[in-house]
Amino acid sequence: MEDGKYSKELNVAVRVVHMACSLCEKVQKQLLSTNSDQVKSKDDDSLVTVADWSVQATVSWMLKKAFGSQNISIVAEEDIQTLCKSESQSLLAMVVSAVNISLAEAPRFGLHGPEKPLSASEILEAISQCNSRGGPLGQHWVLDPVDGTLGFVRGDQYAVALAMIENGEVVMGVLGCPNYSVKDDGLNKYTQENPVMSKISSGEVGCVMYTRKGSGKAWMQPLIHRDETFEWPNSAKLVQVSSVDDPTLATFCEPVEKTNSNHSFAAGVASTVGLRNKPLRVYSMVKYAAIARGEAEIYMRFARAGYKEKIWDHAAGVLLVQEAGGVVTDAGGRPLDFSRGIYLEGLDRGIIACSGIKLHDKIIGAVYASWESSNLASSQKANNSHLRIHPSFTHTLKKKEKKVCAFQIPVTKLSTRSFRFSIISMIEKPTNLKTVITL
Ligand SMILES: Nc1ncnc2c1ncn2[C@@H]1O[C@H](COP(=O)(O)OS(=O)(=O)O)[C@@H](OP(=O)(O)O)[C@H]1O
Ligand SMILES: [Mg+2]
Repeated sequence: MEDGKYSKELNVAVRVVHMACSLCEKVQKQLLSTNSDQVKSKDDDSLVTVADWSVQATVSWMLKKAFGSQNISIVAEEDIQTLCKSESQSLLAMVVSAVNISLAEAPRFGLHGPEKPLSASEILEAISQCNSRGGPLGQHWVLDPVDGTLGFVRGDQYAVALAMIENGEVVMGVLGCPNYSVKDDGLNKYTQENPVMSKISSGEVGCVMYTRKGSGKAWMQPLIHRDETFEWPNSAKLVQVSSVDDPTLATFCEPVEKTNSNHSFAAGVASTVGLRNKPLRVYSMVKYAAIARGEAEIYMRFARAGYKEKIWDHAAGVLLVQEAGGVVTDAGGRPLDFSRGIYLEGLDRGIIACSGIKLHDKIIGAVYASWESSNLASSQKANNSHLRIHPSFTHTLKKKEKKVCAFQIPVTKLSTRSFRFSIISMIEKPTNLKTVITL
């Protein structure tokens, strides 16, 4: 894994994510034991903690140290707005302390930290330097310092996610999962009765997973603890997606919060496909990790209408699943587009990650079959006035009639309701080609 393109970047990124996980573990422990003032609401009411800013500052500083501050572009979730408010002085002091403790540990991870502790303004600068907007050209690091902040503050699953996008494609992904044990069945705390993972007992070792595009390999290392020193390859093991393709045996994951994904729509899709197991509700990108490690087969995510998924919430996890043998697309069956700035622009309805193509086809088919009758469809129509055509139908069109390659028909072009329904039924039974063409 160390040979070839991006080998230095990957090596540094893995070590930096290990450092960040160590930082997070300390902050989470403190947070849970003292209930201190380490959590804040951002202006959009989402949560942010000392760990989010501290990890962002640490990763930013370490990447700039390793690769030079001139040509490095980092897209990351946090800014310094809340941290700079006059009432945030004690918060800033906590961040400064956490960052300097973490940077002082760099040699334990085989990296070089600063010669002396960083000042508050240097730390604020490191955070705010991660203000790139990404885009279709060049290399961009993409960081979610603490993904699943809710899981983090609840003592549950969370992830540190670092990826690299080059010319619009994710080429490298590193995912630290401090509460996801390297042991097989690392999510075994879940039960059918209690789908949300209970607090992880101390002493369990989390993992860092990593991959490089085109390698066909995804790796997992245990976190190191206390005074241990990180030695590459740090007991790295290959991981692979599950070989289960029978829906009755498959397990699907989804976000814990209904506000982040429509549970009832996913339940409808699950039932159409014949999934029997209850959903595994897991905070953060650990859901992608579970698919890549073969501990679940399907991840479905259907955000509410109008919500735009951010690249840092998916880049590292998507590549891990793909390189471990799985398939990830939007709910229309198309690849996710990481080339258009901080959002996954053009995302069709949701995100589907599967261990294999058979399950993926079934899920996508069930999404199409269930969509028009769901609440999600009516609420999203206001935002996206396009009828969608099932990919297999598009394929049929292309094969039988080379001149026709329409993927979507604008609703505005359809004069009556009956027209709409006639197209939908064609989508499900793509046999009568002529009728569609003459529409
Ligand atoms: N409305 C809405 N819909 C969909 N997604 C949203 C929404 N609001 C926020 N977010 C983003 O979701 C990230 C957390 O996703 P999870 O899969 O961890 O969700 S959950 O906590 O398990 O419910 C979360 O990431 P973090 O902020 O890093 O925790 C957000 O980026
Ligand atoms: Mg996130």
